[in-house]
Amino acid sequence: MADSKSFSVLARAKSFRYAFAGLWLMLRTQHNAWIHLAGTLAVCAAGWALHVSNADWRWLVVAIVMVWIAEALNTAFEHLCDVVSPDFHASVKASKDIAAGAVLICALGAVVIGALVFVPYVTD
Ligand SMILES: Nc1ncnc2c1ncn2[C@@H]1O[C@H](COP(=O)(O)OP(=O)(O)OP(=O)(O)O)[C@@H](O)[C@H]1O
Repeated sequence: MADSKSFSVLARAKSFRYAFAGLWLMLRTQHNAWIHLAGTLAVCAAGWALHVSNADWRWLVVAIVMVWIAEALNTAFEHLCDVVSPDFHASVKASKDIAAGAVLICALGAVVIGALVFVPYVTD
């Protein structure tokens, strides 16, 4: 809740704990997150094995992070939708499907970035 409480290191530490708890919940419950984790580890291993340059690592980090952000927001959105409308609702379906589409866009973009980065290292 937004208010004008004074700054507290303890409160900030709690915020981090809540954020990590959210990520841990996503990792435990979302099968898509397992795929993202496998992809993340594979990309990092390939980047390390192929001695990818710092400039190219930047692109790989952007690709990895954008997919995780999309998945996290999609998961949060799904939870919210399930509270707002546990029963079938056409708008909930549209909302969930569009949010899932956002993850797909990021994942496809990440694949393109990965190809643009890795192909020259494999072919040259
Ligand atoms: N309350 C609801 N009302 C309408 N449609 C819903 C509702 N809940 C889910 N759906 C729709 O049902 C379909 C399947 O949803 P579900 O969340 O089970 O699949 P999913 O996207 O594969 O989920 P997950 O990523 O958790 O495996 C999707 O099209 C989703 O939009």
